[in-house]
Amino acid sequence: REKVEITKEQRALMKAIVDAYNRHQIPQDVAKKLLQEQYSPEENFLLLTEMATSQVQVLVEFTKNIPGFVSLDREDQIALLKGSAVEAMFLRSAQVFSRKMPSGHTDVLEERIRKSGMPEEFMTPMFNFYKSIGELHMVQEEQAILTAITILTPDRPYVKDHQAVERLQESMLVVLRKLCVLQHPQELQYFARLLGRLTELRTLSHYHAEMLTSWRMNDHKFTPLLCEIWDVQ
Ligand SMILES: CC(C)NC(=O)n1c(-c2ccccc2)cc2c1CN(S(=O)(=O)c1cccs1)CC2
Repeated sequence: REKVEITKEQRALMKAIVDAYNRHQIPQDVAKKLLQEQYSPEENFLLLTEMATSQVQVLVEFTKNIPGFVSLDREDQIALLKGSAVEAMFLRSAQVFSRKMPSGHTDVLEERIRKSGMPEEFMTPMFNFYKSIGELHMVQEEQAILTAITILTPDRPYVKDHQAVERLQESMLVVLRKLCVLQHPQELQYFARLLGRLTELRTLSHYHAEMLTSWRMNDHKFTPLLCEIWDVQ
């Protein structure tokens, strides 16, 4: 098989992204709240709203530290953030959900999410996605770079300079592919499986758009930041 070597520049790119990813974590206290005493569906919903809002703030900070991002056209930066926010939220959720937690915590977490007023038909695809991400046992470098690749998707609505975004995404795809070969030498198609999850993410974000309309029906309130990034209300 080919001898895979990560160049100095690629290592620097990877380090910048992983450092940014680790620096911007969701406050643990918020995640812990979901595991504490019994909650009502309304309170579960509020907690998810709080977690999702905090994750959007974290996402913006992480994105600003992706090498090359702030040199993109200002409006394209906004278009990329808005276009990837839901996918990044689902990816982050899957990573949080599949994190090693004390026994029983994952079940409590699942219980709380299931009892948060979300329409039943979206639960299955969402939890299937969490489990399919968990089965990959991604190392944090892979998680960070996969999140950056999701954000730097050239074909989001309203992106003008496709080429510039494609160039940035391309350099991350090359690093991710090498990382996968080095981290999972036994699994030939590991890189392909990772990218396959990005396709699943797009499907989930369509579900999410529908979820939003049904939530609004039963008068669920979101924060101004979520409304802005999701283009609702
Ligand atoms: C880690 C954060 C980003 N995850 C999160 O907020 N979750 C989680 C989740 C998954 C695993 C562990 C911990 C939490 C499940 C769901 C959400 C948010 N969404 S939402 O943004 O549509 C929403 C917001 C308000 C009402 S509904 C609904 C589904």
